[in-house]
Amino acid sequence: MDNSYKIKVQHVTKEYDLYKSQAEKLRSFFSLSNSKVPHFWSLMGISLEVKAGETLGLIGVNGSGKSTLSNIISGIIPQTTGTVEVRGDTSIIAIGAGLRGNLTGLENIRLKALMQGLTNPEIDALMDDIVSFADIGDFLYQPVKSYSSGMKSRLGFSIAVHVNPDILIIDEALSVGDDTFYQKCVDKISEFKDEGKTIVFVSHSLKQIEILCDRVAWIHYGTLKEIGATETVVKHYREFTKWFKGQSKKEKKHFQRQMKANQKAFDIDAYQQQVIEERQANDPNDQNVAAEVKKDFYGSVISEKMSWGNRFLTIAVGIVFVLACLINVSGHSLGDVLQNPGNIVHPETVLHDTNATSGVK
Ligand SMILES: Nc1ncnc2c1ncn2[C@@H]1O[C@H](COP(=O)(O)OP(=O)(O)OP(=O)(O)O)[C@@H](O)[C@H]1O
Repeated sequence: MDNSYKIKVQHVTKEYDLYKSQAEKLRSFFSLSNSKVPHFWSLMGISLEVKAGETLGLIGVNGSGKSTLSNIISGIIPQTTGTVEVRGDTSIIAIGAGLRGNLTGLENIRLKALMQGLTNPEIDALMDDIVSFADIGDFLYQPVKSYSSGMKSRLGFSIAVHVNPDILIIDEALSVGDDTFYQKCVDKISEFKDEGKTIVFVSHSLKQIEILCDRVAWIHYGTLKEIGATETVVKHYREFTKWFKGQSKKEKKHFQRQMKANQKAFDIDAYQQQVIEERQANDPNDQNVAAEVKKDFYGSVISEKMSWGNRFLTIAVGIVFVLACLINVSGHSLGDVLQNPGNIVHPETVLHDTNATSGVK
């Protein structure tokens, strides 16, 4: 087994249905076709590896798919196709993930640490360090929903680095703090690096990327544009942003519209076919390529969309439930309703024997 990587992402895509409203989502559930709902492919086939002990930076313009990818790696959201392999006895902590708004900072520390597998005595031993690193004062006793984004980031970062994960996913956590906190975080990340931990670091700050990352992946409107040495990829990305800034307002808009249009028009079947052809070209003797690629695409994915069978079953159960309620309310027996379905909307009339109730003979 190849032990050189800690994270391996293969053919990962992410599709979103762009419903205009909840009502449209509901309508599409009951309709036989959802082809009218526009789709958007946030990721269009990403394959990359993060080696054990390396810090991989993710860069790219706004909306390019960095957070989508880091959330998929963290297991926060599922991919639409592809495999995500996280190697070994590994725990991942994503800074922004898992803070519950209704719980206080203190409660969140305990919850996140418990979820990370720590025992209560272990958490008690760490509590002072986590609290002192986060440095958010009395806000610790307030619900997290009252925190500023900087405070959330401080708390999330502090918990993440103290529960000792093998892999740390840091998504834009350093962009919201002040300089002192930023330096504390950089020192902590450097400590992690020295301990040989694996880090995925998402940032718009090329300076931070240059300081912290061994390699960089440039995500560009849902595709992996380039991956390699930090210096090289950052240089190319700087050239791109310089070129983009040099465009007129109209040209910029046109470029962005074109990129988004590509993401809407992405054809997953064509992409799958392309992967099959590439593999066949590499290994012409392999007769099972199509089945292998299908397994790689869909084998480890739980579909977020309901199959027609399940949809039919859900609707049928719903109808049976409503009928059962109506029969119950109508007072008729099931046999009566089956013989005369109209009874269901005509409640049974109960005739009272007035003589019996009044006791008159
Ligand atoms: N739940 C969702 N429904 C529909 N589209 C979504 C959803 N989440 C993300 N997207 C879209 O996916 C694309 C990628 O978003 P993502 O947040 O991953 O980008 P990013 O590179 O992290 O951006 P930024 O640098 O601004 O944080 C964007 O176009 C975004 O609008």
